[in-house]
Amino acid sequence: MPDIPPVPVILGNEPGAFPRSVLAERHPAIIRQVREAFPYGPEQHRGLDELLVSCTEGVVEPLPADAHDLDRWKTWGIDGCVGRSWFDVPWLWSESYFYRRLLEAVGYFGPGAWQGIDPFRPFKLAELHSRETDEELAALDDLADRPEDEQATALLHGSLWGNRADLGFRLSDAEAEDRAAVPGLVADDSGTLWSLLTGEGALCLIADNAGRELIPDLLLIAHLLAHGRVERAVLHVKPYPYYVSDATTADVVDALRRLTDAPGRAAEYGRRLWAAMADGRLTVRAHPFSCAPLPYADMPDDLRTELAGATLTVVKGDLNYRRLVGDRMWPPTTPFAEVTAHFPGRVAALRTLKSDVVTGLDADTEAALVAAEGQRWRTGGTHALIQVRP
Ligand SMILES: O=P(O)(O)OC[C@H]1O[C@](O)(CO)[C@@H](O)[C@@H]1O
Repeated sequence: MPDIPPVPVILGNEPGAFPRSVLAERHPAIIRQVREAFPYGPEQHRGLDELLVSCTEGVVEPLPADAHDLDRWKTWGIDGCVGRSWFDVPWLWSESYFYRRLLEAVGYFGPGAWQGIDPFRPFKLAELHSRETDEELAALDDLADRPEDEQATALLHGSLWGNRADLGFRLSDAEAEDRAAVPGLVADDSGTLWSLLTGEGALCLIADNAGRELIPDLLLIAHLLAHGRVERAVLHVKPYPYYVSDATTADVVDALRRLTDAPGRAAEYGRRLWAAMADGRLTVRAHPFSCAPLPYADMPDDLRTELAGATLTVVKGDLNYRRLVGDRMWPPTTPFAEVTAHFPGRVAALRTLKSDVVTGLDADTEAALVAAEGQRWRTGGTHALIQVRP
């Protein structure tokens, strides 16, 4: 990125800033919620106690010497972080490591009876089976009679706004979804996005949250396949539970079952997706780098080659956006095309704004947002963007 002046990476130590509140308040709240959601034994409670002290008052501890992923975390910079306060290392790194340690504390990586038990599953299932999901699925019945381009736009917006309130966000800000606000797109390159989906090749969708975000992501994929806007789709999910509600393969299965069991048109979408998985038009990938504490600029060669071959990669959500453009306090008018120049191939971001990082706004839009809301528009989840680098 030769033309862009360097901007420092966001740390978690600035008093009063949003990242600090995530480390100091949201992470302890997540530990509490997980502890209450399962009948864990003394070992898991001890692990959670230790993590709580470490992540709020202590320093980043090393992984156990026999950790299955020790080498990977060495590549991901653990040696430079051990012994430092969680607040003083890059925020992206400390958040990611928090989830790695939380899973360790509850025995997710085993061996033992709690191996593979997703500590966030009760929250994900509650959302998947909520009245709101019923309502969203019922709306598909009305959509069926609309022209194809209207259906496509509605499903794109469903996928975009499905990112509005992930479970981690709601655990610490319960009213977030209902708060009166001015929902609005602060950047909209959807025309360019549609122009790139001409029917050839594969769409990669790097998923974000399960439940009420993954369902509309899947509906969008079903629509694009059924209407010949892409030949194939690859859905990238997380290899293990992450950021509370991030989608794993198990969540894809739950979402597909939710669709096929639903009344009306929703079941039809579910059956089509099921068939697309069976014949290979829809594949699910769980690459280790999806849970890396690093920006996409540092992606490994195998993933780079894979994404380079896609017609378009759609990157969903706030965290993926931070990883795409770099977790830095960019001036909001920094060109999106420049900060994503490292990405192997065409890329689109669909994201609601839930952290300070933003690029690609025009100066008038930024000025209007600041005049109306100060800096709240950056983190409130009430604004969204569709940005494309063709
Ligand atoms: O589910 P999303 O859209 O990736 O959002 C997760 C978000 O959680 C936070 O990390 C805070 O925990 C946000 O800043 C962030 O990026």
